[in-house]
Amino acid sequence: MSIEAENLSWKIGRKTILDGVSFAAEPGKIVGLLGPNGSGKTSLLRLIAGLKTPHAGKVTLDGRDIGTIGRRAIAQRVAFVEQHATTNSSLRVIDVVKLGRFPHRSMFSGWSLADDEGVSEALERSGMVEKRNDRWQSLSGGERQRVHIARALAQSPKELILDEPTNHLDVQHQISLMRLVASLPVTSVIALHDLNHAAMFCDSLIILQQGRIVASGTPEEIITQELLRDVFSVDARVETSSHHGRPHIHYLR
Ligand SMILES: Nc1ncnc2c1ncn2[C@@H]1O[C@H](COP(=O)(O)OP(=O)(O)OP(=O)(O)O)[C@@H](O)[C@H]1O
Repeated sequence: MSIEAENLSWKIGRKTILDGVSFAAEPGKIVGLLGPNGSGKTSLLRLIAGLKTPHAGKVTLDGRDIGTIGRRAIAQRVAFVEQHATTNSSLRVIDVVKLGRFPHRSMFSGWSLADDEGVSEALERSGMVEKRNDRWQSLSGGERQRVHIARALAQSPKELILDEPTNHLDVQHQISLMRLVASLPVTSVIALHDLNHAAMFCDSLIILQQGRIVASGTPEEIITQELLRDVFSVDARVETSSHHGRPHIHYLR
């Protein structure tokens, strides 16, 4: 398995945020992490990115405990786009994306052709080529989000972890981001609020509620009227889309 979480528990003070969470992300697949506000999605992503240490259980990358892997070695393979990521506001777009190459460079190596290619490809894929020389502070929320995605792509990750990456994006860019992630030869774990997008693009889904996994499986197995009512407190009907063959949710008024 690319990323595996085994019986993770995590607390803040005396409050249990995650409780006995286990899942496995297969190489090259997209795992969607769903759940209501405050259910623990961001906390779980931070644990699997190695930014926090669980109080119980462990995270492994290709079978190796992430706690035994150095920060630089983690950064060479895991890219994490956080929900409220920010950066130095005077940087230009291209400089932010170049930061993604940092884990791959040593003190002695100069900027290489491979670094340039990585940055150009990341700008291209995220649709930010034309804004490459713009200042960070002049960008819209959605453009900033895309620059962070570009920076993550420039990192050439094996695992891509995204916390609500479509949040600030218009619908065109939401779909193109999900298509982009689906086209990458990487393992992705993505927290999402749009359940239809999750059903359309993810290979498997994990549903968190109050820090526990309450359902996991393929979108077809997971997205049911009962789950939408019990976990998300919405009345909805689920059909198989005749367009893409995945479950499609009709929310009721
Ligand atoms: N620094 C903190 N101190 C106390 N409680 C916290 C802290 N950070 C997070 N929590 C709590 O942990 C729980 C899980 O939060 P988390 O951000 O992981 O949820 P989430 O599913 O990502 O939510 P959202 O969908 O709103 O982004 C919430 O109840 C939150 O209040």
